Amino acid sequence: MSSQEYTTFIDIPVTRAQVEHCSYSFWSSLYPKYVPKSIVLKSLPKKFIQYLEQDGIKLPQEENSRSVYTEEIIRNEDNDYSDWEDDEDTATEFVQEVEPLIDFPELHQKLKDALNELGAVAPKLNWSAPRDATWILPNNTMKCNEVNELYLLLNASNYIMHDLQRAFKGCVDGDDIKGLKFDLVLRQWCDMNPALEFRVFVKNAHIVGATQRDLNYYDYLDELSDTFKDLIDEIVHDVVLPKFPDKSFVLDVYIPRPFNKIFIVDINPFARKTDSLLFSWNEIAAIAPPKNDVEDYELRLVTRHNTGRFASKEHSENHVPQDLVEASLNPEAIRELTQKWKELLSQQAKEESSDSENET
Ligand SMILES: Nc1ncnc2c1ncn2[C@@H]1O[C@H](COP(=O)(O)OP(=O)(O)OP(=O)(O)O)[C@@H](O)[C@H]1O
Ligand SMILES: [Mg+2]
Repeated sequence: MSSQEYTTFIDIPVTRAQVEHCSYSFWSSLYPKYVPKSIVLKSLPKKFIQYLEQDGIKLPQEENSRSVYTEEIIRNEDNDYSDWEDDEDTATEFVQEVEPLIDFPELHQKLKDALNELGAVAPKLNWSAPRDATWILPNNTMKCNEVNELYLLLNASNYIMHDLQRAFKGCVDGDDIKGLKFDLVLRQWCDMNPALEFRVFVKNAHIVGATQRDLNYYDYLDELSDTFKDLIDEIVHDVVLPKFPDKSFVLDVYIPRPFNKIFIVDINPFARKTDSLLFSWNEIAAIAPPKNDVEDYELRLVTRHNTGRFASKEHSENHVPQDLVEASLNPEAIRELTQKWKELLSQQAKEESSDSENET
């Protein structure tokens, strides 16, 4: 193989300070007019962090507030698993569970007050939103209408665990998180059209590329490209760069109809751990600065021809086959599924043995 067939891996160093500048409470305070109304609960208590980290959670049973998540279940044939509970082989390990009403009652009340003030919210910690855990809520989005939904969503998310345990992973000046304070951000819910969200790569104070954030094909985006680029140029050069402490970052924006305003959704580190979506990081790192300061860059969109590449659903690692979900709710279906599984295995074994006979 000739050396030309290799692509050099370009190092993109990132510092702790750069990551810290991308925490919501830091950057949003610089651009309050460009973000949705939000409440940031700072320096979360240790017990709350433990509550988010524990396997499974106990939702608070409050006397005077009703929630579908804590209503008493009336036993009937369909939900009576009493014979499962009696299973002698089940080892029950005693773990001291954290409980909101006992361990962090003040924060619990603050969360309820915030939800009363804002209505439904989209939550996130310092850096990450629980986008991978929407399966746990009935609406299959991050929309939290009540405090129990917040608890369930945050506890089920691996992205939230990343913030709690590996926030500075990959930083050139160390990845120690000792003493790090965590914030919970509650952003007032807005129904956003995912087609109109873009990710913009800014390198050394120049836009070097922008991409659709949702990787589906939308036929109306291409002809609006220049309108989007004008708004992106304006926000990067007139709003973000004059105040942001770093010259390289990845900006997420939202441009709702009628396309005369642009909002900031997030600012992310200019680092490989930020998803480069329709670009590759090597490509972004290799883009040369503009000549004579005349900036031109590509706003990359999904075209009809490349949709297949992105056809797999985001976070699909969290999804399980429908058959399995149904089976877990119904013993008869479990029997059927096991039977089918056995049939498949024996068929596969037969095929393999006839293949090996043919080979010999
Ligand atoms: N106020 C809001 N109301 C409803 N949805 C929102 C709101 N803010 C953000 N979202 C949705 O949540 C998504 C994720 O939010 P955000 O970009 O803050 O998460 P993130 O964890 O930083 O993502 P990434 O890991 O890609 O950087 C956005 O793409 C947007 O679709
Ligand atoms: Mg982000």
